[in-house]
Amino acid sequence: MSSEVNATHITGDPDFVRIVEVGPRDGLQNESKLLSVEQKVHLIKGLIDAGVSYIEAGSFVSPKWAPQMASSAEVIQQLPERKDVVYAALTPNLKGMEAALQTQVNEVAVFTAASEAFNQRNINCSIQESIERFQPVFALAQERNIPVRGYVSCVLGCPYEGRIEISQVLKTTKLLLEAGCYEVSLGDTIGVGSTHQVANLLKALLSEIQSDRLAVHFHDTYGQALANIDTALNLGIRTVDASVAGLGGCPYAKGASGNVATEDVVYMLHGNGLKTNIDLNRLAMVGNEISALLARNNGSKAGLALSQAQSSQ
Ligand SMILES: CC(C)(COP(=O)([O-])OP(=O)([O-])OC[C@H]1O[C@@H](n2cnc3c(N)ncnc32)[C@H](O)[C@@H]1OP(=O)([O-])[O-])[C@@H](O)C(=O)NCCC(=O)NCCSC(=O)C[C@@](C)(O)CC(=O)[O-]
Repeated sequence: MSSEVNATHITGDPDFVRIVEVGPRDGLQNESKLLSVEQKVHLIKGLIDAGVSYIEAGSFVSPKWAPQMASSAEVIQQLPERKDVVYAALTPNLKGMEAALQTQVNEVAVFTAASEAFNQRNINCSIQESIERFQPVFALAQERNIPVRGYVSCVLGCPYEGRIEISQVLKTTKLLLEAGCYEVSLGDTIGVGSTHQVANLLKALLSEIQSDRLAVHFHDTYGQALANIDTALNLGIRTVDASVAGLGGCPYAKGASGNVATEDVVYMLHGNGLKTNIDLNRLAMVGNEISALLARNNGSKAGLALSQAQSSQ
């Protein structure tokens, strides 16, 4: 199986950071208020207008397991056709992949965990079984020339097993890359990691895996996400997952709060001289709007500060 790196995210510019916007998927999947197809499409169009070019737009999982994602096919079909934007979706098995291929998704993602207990609760199978389930997904993806991204959850701790060995993260990440993922996103699903742990994990992984094949996916449960991202950037990682307004959490990880807010990440990156092609003011407006729609607090400090600054002008 081919494991070529997806050329779409290689810019060759070490100052460019690729943002994978997971708000419409990871963000919304945990919201109890169901949004309509139109509302989701509006959210995604707003993100595109703000310059976001990689959007995880939905998830082809069982609607019993993630009801908010049940409308993913309709949502993705109603998105504007854009050659400059990647629409991605989660596909946990062949059924999900077949459904995704009926839409205009141009990337898919498979997901497993470094924790057996979490994997059982999240996708109802062991880590090894999950890799086997992904085989037909990889086969179809290769046939259709669709890049496959991979996720490993619980890389810095598990809500059921506690501490997770680095060797387990390395093993699972390598399994995904060898199976056909062009990149693996390392998920601190419950946001428990801190900078030294992130550095230790990444140094171990980077001794065997190239930095352009890894991404980071931090939840901000303990307020560590930005510091952890900075640590990852300093070690050469250039793909960061984030969610507008800090939406999110995982329904199968009790207590997991939202993902790190995209606005906060972009503020930090631009402040540090790194580039994203994202218009922060426009992104902050999207964050405010979706927070109001969901009647939740905006989880982005940068988003709140920008809107306060604008309203006091
Ligand atoms: C994987 C399964 C389906 C296995 O679930 P299962 O029960 O083992 O599967 P099954 O094959 O026995 O099928 C059971 C039922 O689901 C249906 N089914 C089966 N597959 C599909 C599909 N693709 N799409 C739609 N329906 C499907 C299937 O047709 C059947 O329907 P029934 O006969 O009962 O009516 C289930 O466990 C599931 O959907 N889990 C998804 C849970 C989820 O969405 N979790 C959140 C995403 S992961 C995450 O957030 C973490 C991440 C990625 O962000 C990174 C991080 O933060 O760490």
